[in-house]
Amino acid sequence: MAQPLISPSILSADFARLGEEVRAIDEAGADWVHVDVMDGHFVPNITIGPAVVKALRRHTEKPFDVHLMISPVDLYLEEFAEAGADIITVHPEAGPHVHRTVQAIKGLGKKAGISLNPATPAKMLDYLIDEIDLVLVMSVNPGFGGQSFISSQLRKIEAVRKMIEKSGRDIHLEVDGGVNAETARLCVDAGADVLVAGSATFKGGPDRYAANIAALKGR
Ligand SMILES: O=C(CO)[C@@H](O)[C@H](O)COP(=O)(O)O
Ligand SMILES: [Fe+2]
Repeated sequence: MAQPLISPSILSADFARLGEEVRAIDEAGADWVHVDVMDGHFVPNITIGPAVVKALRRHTEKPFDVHLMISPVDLYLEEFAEAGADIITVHPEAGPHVHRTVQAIKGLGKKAGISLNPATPAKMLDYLIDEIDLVLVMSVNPGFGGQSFISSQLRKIEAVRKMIEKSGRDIHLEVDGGVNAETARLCVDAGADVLVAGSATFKGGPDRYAANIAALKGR
């Protein structure tokens, strides 16, 4: 299979040693660093904010792939951009004017992503595809790491891949939730080029990170 980029979700890292964990996944071959930001309102979990993103920035030069699961979201875009986010991904359900949110991210000089919940149709992208840099297909309901992959999302990955090809634009297709070596292959076959993996990257501790990332890449 084509080799996907791997974006480990630091939600599964040891939060007491986050800087070291980010350096470890960088050295183990991670392509991006996936940062899950949750507010206890848009999703039923609370994680980290821009101060932590800023503190982690000096630990790696790999792109920070920041997944915002917060509502309202527009108020916080600038802070995440200044903290060192490279890609900022939002959920259309997080605000009334998602097109404006995408414009705001682009205006901050960052790449803009749209995340589709399991029940959100690919059609949601119709009037956004010409503006965005990334589509994130959620293969679990957002809020927690360690959930099982929802296989109906493979059809959505295929549909989004077709939309991207039709657009003629350079857009990443990322999958997030329940990705392991087995589901990774299904996602790539369906058209994904970036895989988020929390549990599957961090399982077994630092000595395993390189092998875990290699397995996700299909090596
Ligand atoms: O955005 C989310 C969950 O809302 C994810 O990024 C998870 O953190 C992925 O964790 P695993 O399913 O890979 O353990
Ligand atoms: Fe995520």
